[in-house]
Amino acid sequence: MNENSIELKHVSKRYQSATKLFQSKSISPLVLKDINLTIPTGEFHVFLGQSGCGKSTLLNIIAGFLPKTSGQVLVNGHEVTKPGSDRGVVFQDAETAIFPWLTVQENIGYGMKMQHVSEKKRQPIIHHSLKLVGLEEHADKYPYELSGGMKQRVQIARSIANNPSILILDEPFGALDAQTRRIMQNELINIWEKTGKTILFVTHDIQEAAYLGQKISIFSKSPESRISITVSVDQSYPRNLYSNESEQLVNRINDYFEVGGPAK
Ligand SMILES: Nc1ncnc2c1ncn2[C@@H]1O[C@H](COP(=O)(O)OP(=O)(O)OP(=O)(O)O)[C@@H](O)[C@H]1O
Repeated sequence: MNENSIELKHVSKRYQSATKLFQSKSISPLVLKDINLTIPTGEFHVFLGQSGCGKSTLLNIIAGFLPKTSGQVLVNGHEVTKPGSDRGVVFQDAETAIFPWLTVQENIGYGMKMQHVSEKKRQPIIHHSLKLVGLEEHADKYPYELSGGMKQRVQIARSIANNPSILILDEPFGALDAQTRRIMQNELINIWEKTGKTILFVTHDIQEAAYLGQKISIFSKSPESRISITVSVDQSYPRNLYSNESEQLVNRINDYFEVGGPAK
């Protein structure tokens, strides 16, 4: 297996805006400009940046939902041209991502069912995924009976059930209250430690990035966003955000987050 999970080489993205389609000479600006990054297999990598800088755009390109304008995206050594079962995606809005007419376990097994995996083979995988996210007691409930955090757990379990090597999460805990958010962050760390999957996690919250990331790539402001710096975090889990080490880390991130780098 390729020891680099993801390689981004000179990746740029420009959207064609609807109004500009009719004005032949005007081109909309690049959203992402010349993104270069290598993410080894098994890394917990956080993308951090202000609203609108292009974090979701980059995740969607890696997931295969969006085409890039130029550059190369390799996943496990293969060029990305479309979505694939090697990449599981968890969206911010669980309401629209899970099916309201299916129970928790039916939602989790849905991908496998579509792949014609037999009921007998699906069951132990569903059970394992339910256990990983702590939803064993809620297998037969419908989404309307679940809290926001539980719905996000269903999304995570559904992704894991398809056994991707990469888990892509786009601000998955953004809509949760602070306490549930911390519980979910700890659970995600647990899942990552148990499964060894590569995790790509988008957030605009510096504390969340400092709590989770082994590496944190910080985007510059839009348009033409680049990755200003990738910070390595050499701290074990669970982290204490009130330690001197964490405070220094947050200050360092802040310099890049606010103004693109420390004052000269
Ligand atoms: N389909 C689209 N067509 C045109 N422009 C788009 C499209 N999707 C996103 N954009 C623009 O691309 C830029 C980056 O958007 P993106 O959603 O990737 O940012 P983000 O960093 O994920 O933001 P947020 O944190 O607010 O979700 C924004 O200026 C946005 O308006």
